[in-house]
This record gives sequence, structure tokens and C-alpha cells, in this order.
Amino acid sequence: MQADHAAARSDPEHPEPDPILEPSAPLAPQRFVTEPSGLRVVVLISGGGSNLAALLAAPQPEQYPVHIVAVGADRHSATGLELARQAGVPTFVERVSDHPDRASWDRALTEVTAGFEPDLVVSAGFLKLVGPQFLARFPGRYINTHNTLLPAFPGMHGPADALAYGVKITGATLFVVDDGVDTGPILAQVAVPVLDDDSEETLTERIKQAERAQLVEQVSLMARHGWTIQGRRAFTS
Ligand SMILES: Nc1nc2c(c(=O)[nH]1)N[C@@H](CN(C=O)c1ccc(C(=O)N[C@@H](CCC(=O)O)C(=O)O)cc1)CN2
Ligand SMILES: NCC(=O)N[C@@H]1O[C@H](COP(=O)([O-])[O-])[C@@H](O)[C@H]1O
Repeated sequence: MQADHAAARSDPEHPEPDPILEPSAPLAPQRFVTEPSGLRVVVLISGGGSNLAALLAAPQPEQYPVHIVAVGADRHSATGLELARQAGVPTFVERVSDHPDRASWDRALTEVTAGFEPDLVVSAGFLKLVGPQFLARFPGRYINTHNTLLPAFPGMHGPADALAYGVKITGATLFVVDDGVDTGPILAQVAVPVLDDDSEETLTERIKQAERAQLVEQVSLMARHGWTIQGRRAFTS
């Protein structure tokens, strides 16, 4: 039976369906629900942590609050760690260079993060690609905020790339991380104009303002309503 099936698929008269042009059965939606006691969130950072600061400062309702239970970084120089300490939030640092290889770093990052039992992990300027162990431990529960309108300008230099290309509109994208680089299902996007006299610095700062507001709003929606991932599509309602 198995062999017949394989033979039929390799038969040029019965080609495999193109998954984009001829989608087969729709993928079952994955639903993530939250408890009224709130959403436990670990935030990962590498730098100043202005997105983290916005999450820490957001007013919280009695039901479905967002609890930042820990902040992690890949480097001691991440100045956002100090914001967490000042807010009384536990911090940790997991450096790649303290491990024999990337897989061992990935395992250690996974274990220390999982120790805080998060419902959601938010990467906010975390400049490391996580590996398969991390993604397998937090499936559908690891999100990243990126400073362009994906799929345009992925990677580490989004605003500079957008400016160099000459686009008139860019923005920020919140997405569920997968095993690619900035390729996961998109939860939300906000558009930001590129002005004629923008430098990389002015554009980066305008994007960051919109990005922070989007992140706070979307994480709050995730706490209140949960979220859904269906194939390439993701929703916070
Ligand atoms: N598996 C994934 N991990 C992460 C993603 C992702 O899409 N898939 N997004 C990031 C954040 N990110 C952009 O938003 C990003 C982070 C890091 C890199 C990268 O190439 N990093 C290098 C090291 C750079 C350095 O340390 O200076 C690396 O990881 O070796 C690209 C994009 C969160 N994680
Ligand atoms: N692709 C990775 C990347 O460039 N991420 C960007 O780093 C900034 C972190 O700012 P913050 O430390 O002030 O929150 C954010 O704008 C985020 O989109």
C-alpha cells in the first residue's frame, strides 16, 4: 500500500500538488489559551531594552495581567538588564562563548528560560538566533518584534536596509518565531513613514516608538484573548 502510494506520487501523470497553488486540507488551527491569573512572560534582550521598559510600565488589569517573570540576555552588557533589576524582576545571562558549541548554548538557554515556566517568551532586540531545542520547548510561544515590515528587510540591520533601498513606508512586525530568520507567522504589523530627510538613527527611533506601542497592545491581547496559529497565519483575537 505504502509502495503503491509512493509510486503514484512519482508518476508524472499524477504530480504532487503545489502546496501554494493547490493547498490541500486546511491546517488545523493551534489555539493558545490563557488563565485569568495572567500570562507569565520571559523577555529576552541584547541591548537597551526600550521594548522591555514599555512592557514593564504597562498598566495591568486585575484579570489577565501580563507578568514579566524574568529577563534574559546573551551578553552582560545588555543595559536593559538593569531596568529589570530596578523593577525587581529576576535576570539571567547565557553567553554563547561560555559553551563548547551552539547546541549546548541552545540547551542552556532553553533550560534557564523554562525554569521560569513562561506561557510566552518575547524576544525584544535579542540578537541571537535560537536553535531547535528552544523552538521545540516553546512551540507557538516564542515571539519576536522586528523593526521592518516583514518579509522585507529581515536580519540585523532592518532600518538601514529599508533606507538604503529607498522604500517610503516601513514599520514593525510582531511574529511567532520559527526555524528561519524572521520568517515565522505574523501576529501584527504597524506602518511607519520614511521621511525624505531621515537618517538611520531618526528612522530607527520612529519605528521603535510604533513598535513599542504595538508590542504592549498585542501582548495584552494575548493575555486577554489567547492566540491562534493556523499555518502561516496568526491572530491575537
Ligand atoms: N530561530 C530564530 N531565532 C530568532 C529569530 C528568528 O527569526 N528565528 N529572530 C531573532 C531576532 N532577529 C531579528 O529579529 C535576529 C537575531 C539574530 C540574527 C543573527 O544573525 N545573529 C547572529 C549573531 C549576531 C551577534 O551576536 O551580533 C547569530 O545568532 O549568530 C538575525 C536576526 C530572535 N531569534
Ligand atoms: N532583528 C533584530 C533587531 O534589530 N531587533 C530590534 O532591536 C531593537 C531593540 O530595541 P530595544 O533594546 O530598545 O528594545 C528593536 O527595534 C528590535 O526590533
